[in-house]
Parts: sequence; C-alpha cells; structure tokens
Amino acid sequence: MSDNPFSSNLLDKSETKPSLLEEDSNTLSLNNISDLSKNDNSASLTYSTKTVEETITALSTDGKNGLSDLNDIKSRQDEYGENECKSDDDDEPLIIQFLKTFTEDPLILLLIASAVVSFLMGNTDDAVSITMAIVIVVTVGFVQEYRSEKTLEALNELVPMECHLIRNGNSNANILASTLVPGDLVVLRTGDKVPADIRIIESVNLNINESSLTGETTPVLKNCYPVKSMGDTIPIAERSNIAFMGTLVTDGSAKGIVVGTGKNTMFGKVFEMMNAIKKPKTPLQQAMDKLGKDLSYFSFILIGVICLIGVIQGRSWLTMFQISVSLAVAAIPEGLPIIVTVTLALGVLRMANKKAIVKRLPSVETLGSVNVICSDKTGTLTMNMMKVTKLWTLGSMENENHIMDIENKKQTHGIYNDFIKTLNNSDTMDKKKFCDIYKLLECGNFCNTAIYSNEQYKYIGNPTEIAIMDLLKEFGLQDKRNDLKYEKKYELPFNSSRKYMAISLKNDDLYVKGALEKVLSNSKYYMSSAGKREKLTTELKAKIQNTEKTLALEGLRIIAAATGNLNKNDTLKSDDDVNDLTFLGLIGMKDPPRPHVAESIEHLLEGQVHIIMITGDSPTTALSIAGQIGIPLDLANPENNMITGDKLDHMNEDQLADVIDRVNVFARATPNHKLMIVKALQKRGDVVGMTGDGVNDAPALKLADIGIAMGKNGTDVAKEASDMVLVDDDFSTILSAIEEGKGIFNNIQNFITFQLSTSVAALSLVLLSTLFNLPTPLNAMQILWINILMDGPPAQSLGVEPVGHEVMKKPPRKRDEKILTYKLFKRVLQSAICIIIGTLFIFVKEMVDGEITKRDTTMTFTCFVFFDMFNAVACRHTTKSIFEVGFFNNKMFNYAVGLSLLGQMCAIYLPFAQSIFNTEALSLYDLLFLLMISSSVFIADEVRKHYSKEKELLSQGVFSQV
Ligand SMILES: Nc1ncnc2c1ncn2[C@@H]1O[C@H](COP(=O)(O)OP(=O)(O)OP(=O)(O)O)[C@@H](O)[C@H]1O
Ligand SMILES: [Ca+2]
Repeated sequence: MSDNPFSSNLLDKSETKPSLLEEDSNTLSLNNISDLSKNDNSASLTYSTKTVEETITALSTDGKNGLSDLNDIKSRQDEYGENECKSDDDDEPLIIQFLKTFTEDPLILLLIASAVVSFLMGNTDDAVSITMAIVIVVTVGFVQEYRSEKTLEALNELVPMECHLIRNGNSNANILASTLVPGDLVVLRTGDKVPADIRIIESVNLNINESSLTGETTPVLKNCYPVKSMGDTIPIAERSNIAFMGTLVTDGSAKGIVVGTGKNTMFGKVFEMMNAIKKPKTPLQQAMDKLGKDLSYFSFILIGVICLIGVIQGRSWLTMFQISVSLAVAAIPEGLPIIVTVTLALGVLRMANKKAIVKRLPSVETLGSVNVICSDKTGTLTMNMMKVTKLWTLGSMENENHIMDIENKKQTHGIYNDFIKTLNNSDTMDKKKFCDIYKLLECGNFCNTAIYSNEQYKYIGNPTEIAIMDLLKEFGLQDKRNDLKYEKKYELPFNSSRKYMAISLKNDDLYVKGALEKVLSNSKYYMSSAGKREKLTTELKAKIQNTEKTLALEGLRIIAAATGNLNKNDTLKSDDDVNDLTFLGLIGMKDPPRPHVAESIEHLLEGQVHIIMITGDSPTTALSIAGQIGIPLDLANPENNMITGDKLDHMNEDQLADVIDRVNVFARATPNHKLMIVKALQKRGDVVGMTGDGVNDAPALKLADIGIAMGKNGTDVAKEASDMVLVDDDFSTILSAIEEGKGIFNNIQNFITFQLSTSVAALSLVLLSTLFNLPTPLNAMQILWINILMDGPPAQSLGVEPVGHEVMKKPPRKRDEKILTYKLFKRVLQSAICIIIGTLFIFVKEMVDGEITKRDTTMTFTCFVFFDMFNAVACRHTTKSIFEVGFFNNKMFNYAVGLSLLGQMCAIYLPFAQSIFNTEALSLYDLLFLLMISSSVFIADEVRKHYSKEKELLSQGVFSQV
C-alpha cells in the first residue's frame, strides 16, 4: 500500500483524539523512536555536524540559486527515487494473496472438508458443486476486498504536499514535495510542514514543532550552526540545524538544503515502523466487527440446534453438515465490514470531487452529527476580494455626511471630483488642500506587505493590502516603497491578535494602520486638510467613531490609519513603541459574500445546525455581513446575538456555555478565542465543526470534532490539525460534506437492513422447516448463492445511493446514537417475516404432493432470491418511497440487481448450472407468480414508509440537541 507521507494516516486520529486502540500504537512507535538515533547512519546525522559550506560542497549545490543542471537533477531523482514513503506489504503476487484467502476463513475450510468427505463417500456431484460454490464465494469476497484496498489507497493521494523550492535561482511556492532531491534549496515559512530532512543554512527565529517525531510538543528553536559530535551519535532533539520531514514550522522562516528524502529521512524510518502496526479501525468498523461476532455466535448456536434436530430426525448427517456450514457462511455477514469501509471510502472520494477533502475515515461518521459550525468570515463566508470603496478623513471631510465614495464616482460630485482634480494637475492646485487624504494614502502604501508580481501583472499577498495598492494605482500614484528615500527601518507586523501594524522609515517617521480602536486609543492629534497637526478632542473622537459605524453598517471592513514619530531608542519591538499618533482617516473596503453562502446557510439552518460567524472585524461590520448572508439575528436588538472579543476576555467557559445558544456572531475575535468557543460548545454536548487557517487556529481545529482547514489560504499547520480541508475555502462546501456524511450514514443503515433481513430470513427458514420436520427448503449451493447476493454487489450498491438535499431536513444524529437502532431492527424484522412467510408458503404449496422434487426446491430458491431483490429495492431509502427516489438514479444498483437476476435465470435454465444448484426450468407463469408473491416485501415496506413519514412530519424540533 502506498502512503503519502504528508497526509496523516487515514484511519489514524492519533494525536488528536486518541482512543484506546490508537494510544498503544502511539506509545509503541514512541518507544521505538528513542532507539532510532542509536544505530543511525542517516543523512541528517552526517550533515548536522558539517558547516553550511561543507554541506553545500558535499551536495554540489548552491546556497543561493539551488540546483540548476536539469541532467544533474534527473540523475539525482534516479538515484534517490521519489521523496515519498511507501510501505511494501503488498509485494505478494495477487494469486498467492487469492489462494491465501481460502485458508483464512475456518468456515471455508470446513466447506472444503465437506467437499472432500463427499468425494470420498462417492458423492462426486456434491463434491464438485460445493467446490464450485466455494470458489465463487471466495472470489467475490476477494475482489471486494481488493477493490476496497485500492479505494483506500486512492484516498491517500488526495492531499499532495507542496513546498517552496528554489532551482536555478527561480523561486516557486507550489512545487510537489515528492519531486525533491538531495541538494535542493528549500524555503520554510511559518505554518509550513517540512517537506524533507533539511540542513538549515539561514534562519530567522525558526521554531519547529517536532512532536510527530519526538513526542515533545514545545517547539524547538533551530539555527544553522554545526552541532558538535559527541561519540558516534546525536539524539534527534539535539540536531538543532536540521528541519525534519513532517514536522511543523510554528514561527519564523528559514532556507535550507535537502539532505535526505523519502525513506532516508527520520520520518521514513518511523513510517516503516508504524507500518508494521495495524491501522486502528474506525468506531463504525469496530461496531461492524462486533455485530459480525454477535451474529456469528447467534448463528452458530442456531445452526448447532438445526444440525442436532436434523440428525435426531434421522437425516443424512453429511447433508446436514453441508447445509449447516453453508448456512453459517450465509448467515454471517462477513462482507459487512468491507462494504462499510468501501462505502466510507467512496464517500470520501465523492466529497473530494466536491472540493472537501476528508483526511480521516472516522470523520465521515462525525460529519452527520455536527450540530454547530463556527466559521471565519473573511475568505470563507466572503470572497476575500477586497476593494476600497470609501475613504474618509476628519480634516477634509468633517463628518459622516461627507464620505468619499470611490465606487460610485459618477454620482458623487464634491469631494471625489475635487480630489481627482488635484491629482491630475498638482502644479496649479492649492497645495494646502487634501493633505490628510494624501497622507492617508501614503500610510496605506508604507504599511503594506503586498508585492507586485511581474509574472502575474498584479499585486500578490494580503488582500486587504492589495486593495490599497490597487487604489493607489487607480489614482495614478507611485509605489513609494521602491524609493530609497523612504526605506523601511522597523516593522511591527500585523496579526489577527494585534489587529494593527506599524512601520517606521529611515527618518523615524511612523505609520500605523489597523482596527479603529487600536489606532484611536493611541492617537492624540489629527491631521487637518492643510496638513497641520490638531488636537483630537473627545467630541472629535466621537465623530470618528460615528463615521466608522456608518461605513461598517454597509458591511465594509474598516482600516484606520495614523502617523507619528518613533522615539530615538525604540525599535518597534512592542506595542509600547506606538503612541502619540496623529489620526489620518478611514479606509472602507468591500468584500462581498460568496455566491452560494446564503443558500447553504439556509439549508444548514433547516437541518438544525447552529451557525456561528467568528470574525476579527468590528461588531457593526460583522452584523451587517451576518444579515446579508442570512445568519439569524434579532432585528430589533442584533447585539443580543453577538459577543465581542473584549467581552469574551471577561467570561469563563461556563458563562459562555450558558449563553452561546443564542450567539451567532463573535466580532473582534482573535484566534485564541476559538479554543474557548469550542470548549464551551463541547461542554454543552454539541458536536462542533470549526474552520481555521493560521498557526494559532491549530489548537481549536484539533479540539473541534471536525476541524476544517482552508486549502488555498490555510497553512500546513492548520491542515495538519484539521480533519477536513476545503480545497476552495468556500463555506458552501461544508454543506456538501455534511450532506454526504449524513447520506453515507443512511446508506450504511440501509444495506445493513438488507443484509440482516436476508440473513435472518435464511436462518429462520431452515430452522423452521427443520422444527416442523419438513425437508430442507434450500440446499447448500443455493444458500451459498444467496450469500453472494447478500454480501456482494447488491449490498455494495446500496452504499452508493445518491444523497439528496433532503437529508439536511433531518436533525443531526446524536453523538452517541447507535447505527443499529430500534427502528432499524423493526425494519429488519418486518422484511424477514415477509420473506419467511412467502417462501414457506411457496415451499409448502409445491410440496403438497408429499414428495420433494427439483421443481419444489427451484420454486423455493427462486422465490427467496426474488424476495431478496425486492427487499433490496425497498432498502434503497429509509423513509422515502421508491417512486420519490426514482428507479434509475442509482445505476450501480440497477446493474447489480440486473446481474443477480440474470445469474438466477442461469441457475434455473442452464443445464450445467442446473446440475450444480439442483434446479430445473420454470415456466413463465411460475416466474410471474413468484414475482407477485415476492413483491409483498416491497409493498409492505412502502406502507411502512408512508406511515413513518407522517410521524416524522409531526416531530419537527428546534436548534440544538441539548
Ligand atoms: N493587513 C492589515 N493591516 C492592518 N490592519 C488590518 C489588516 N487586515 C485587517 N486589519 C484590521 O484588523 C481587523 C481584524 O482583522 P483579522 O485579520 O483579525 O480578521 P480576519 O481574520 O481577516 O477576518 P475573519 O476573522 O473575518 O476571517 C480588521 O477589521 C481590520 O481593521
Ligand atoms: Ca455471508
């Protein structure tokens, strides 16, 4: 099985929510890791003691431009192979694997034994038939298992890992990590996952979380200095100049040379060891295993009883033995766990097509029970395509009635046109006008990290900052950052906790931009239109706040700007260096909601999912956007549905848990608040989906029941901590995933119903006829054929039943709700009883002549198979009539049933099959009669659906589960 080393093991949720099973696999690996460095001759050890220059020379590469020679790269690729860890547990040829399956199942061995006994006793016919049946049963099982493995493998390829590579002097951030070779020059930034074992050659405050290798969760500081060799080895944790594959950059940045790839990395070694450990099963798979075991015990007892009674009644013990063993094969749904796995895996692949990548199979099960979704606003609910639409300065525009409207320039005369005129002929105009507007724009220019890409002909970087650069371009203003005169000296970078940024120039001019509260609280002055510094009174501050509110009411993101001077000895290391500012003005930018978000929110609300928007923007902006996308708000008092970050700081989890049911918006929130929100929700018993993209979102993503990372704008750290990745960052994708999750669960219940009812019917049929001292209605071969139908394609195809939007109308499944519900058992019983009565009826009716002929068993056998096919049709949906579901929208199902019926016809009409199954040809009239009888199971279920629907309509609930 090939595994992508970068995607976490699908079935393994180890670091996040360890279960008993997983924990010991973890400790096992951790214990072994301490041995790892003992007899280690890996590249990371060799190069950790070398200097940067020695490393570069030894790998014949370049510390600035990376590898350049294509032939050289090619030959390195040939020598070291792909940068991937592959496990090699399927080296065995298929045929050997196939033959092995014959010996793995004790029941099959028993069957083989009975064939041998038959042969020895001279019943060659029986021996041949049983052997044929065994081969068919085993083949179907093998093919299914093989497919399931292939599907699981496909899942591993879903999250290809990218890295930032420099070759031939060209830097490219989206290179597949699997192409790396030793000698490659790689850039590491905050949030990245390390793509190979890398010797660091340059670093700035590089902090790496190595818990995936060492178990130690505190990040380690790395540098580029050689490590002193002490004896023949250096513990992994002390190789301070090596960034190990699979570890996470939590802060800082670095450049480094790849020294080890694929198997030659520390990760590769751990991977090999982990591989020997069996992957833990998902809760659902465990439940299926348990169900299988319970059923086995139950059927063994029953079969024992049947066998005993039969022998007491004086029937041939060999026949009884064969029937018992076949019955055991049939009654035990040994295909169930496989079908569950395949269904989950196919569901994951379908979700991937819809741009939601589920990283671990168990998450699919959780998706259907999510009842709260906490979502970021910017980029997930909105497009993250910022555009400046409004500008405002206190000096030139006075109050909220005078705002420069950039979007609707045609309509607004006054200030916009006047300002544009000064832009066009700056010589003739009054130099003492609009100085504050120019300064505001200048601040937006200096406080900016967006860079112009000559390849893409546009600015790239932070969308908020790109919007400002685009505005400057629209006004025809130059990017002053390129001017040496204005060279940047210090920078206090923006982050979502700080909510502002500041930079200082060579001449100690200070520029600040960010959230209004932050800027205003440090402002003492404002700039007049003539460029003078004026005192900022409380009254004027109120005016500024009013204007911000007016702008935010439109849903605009507001950036405030200010300027000042940096004190002599300050270096902008802390917030204290920013004070005594001169307020400049406000920039309002529009970020429209994504197109289908409102619709998705409506569907989720219908499904009783509580939607919470978490944003760093101001309360007014947040509420406005929330209103636009249909998040429920109390219109008279929207504040009732919102909590701000400051308030949150003064609450504890319990207090939050008490009120969170009515909270739909968190404004001015920081990433750290997310953790508290998840905890408060989980305290109430909610099943939480939480989105995130940054390094500090990781704890909340891990804790959430479904952590959802952004594929485009998210860091590797966030993706690593999450259970699901949204390829396009679009909120609507979450809806699709939840729909699939719920649907898959329904499908699983449906095919379990199908399998269990078949199994119960077959067992009971033989038991009853034995009890009533009737001849056995089905022979061993017939029972085995029924087993194929039950464990094979028809059941599997029920697992891929398309999911309709109406699944969202059902409330989320309770966290601890069993898959085998009381309702499900009732369905199973109803169908089984139908089948038993119908089949017995045919059997008894055919037998009235007192003698059991081929015709009698053929009728009974066919009747059972027809019953089963109608039963399958009934199992396609839990509550909806087949006439609503439609007969043709599950192609695979129709093929499976068609093939099964064709097989049945062969069994009755082909002479060769007739001798195996002990059958004879039936007339068309017989077939029609059987169809009529067997359709009763389907009709009974339609009646059940009709009544259960009425009940469901009566029981509509509200918001949360608790
Ligand atoms: N690049 C920036 N420079 C300065 N200030 C900014 C910048 N980006 C945002 N801000 C300010 O910080 C506030 C909050 O931004 P933050 O980054 O916390 O939100 P976000 O995470 O982008 O949005 P959301 O939480 O809705 O996804 C904004 O309202 C704005 O005032
Ligand atoms: Ca079976």
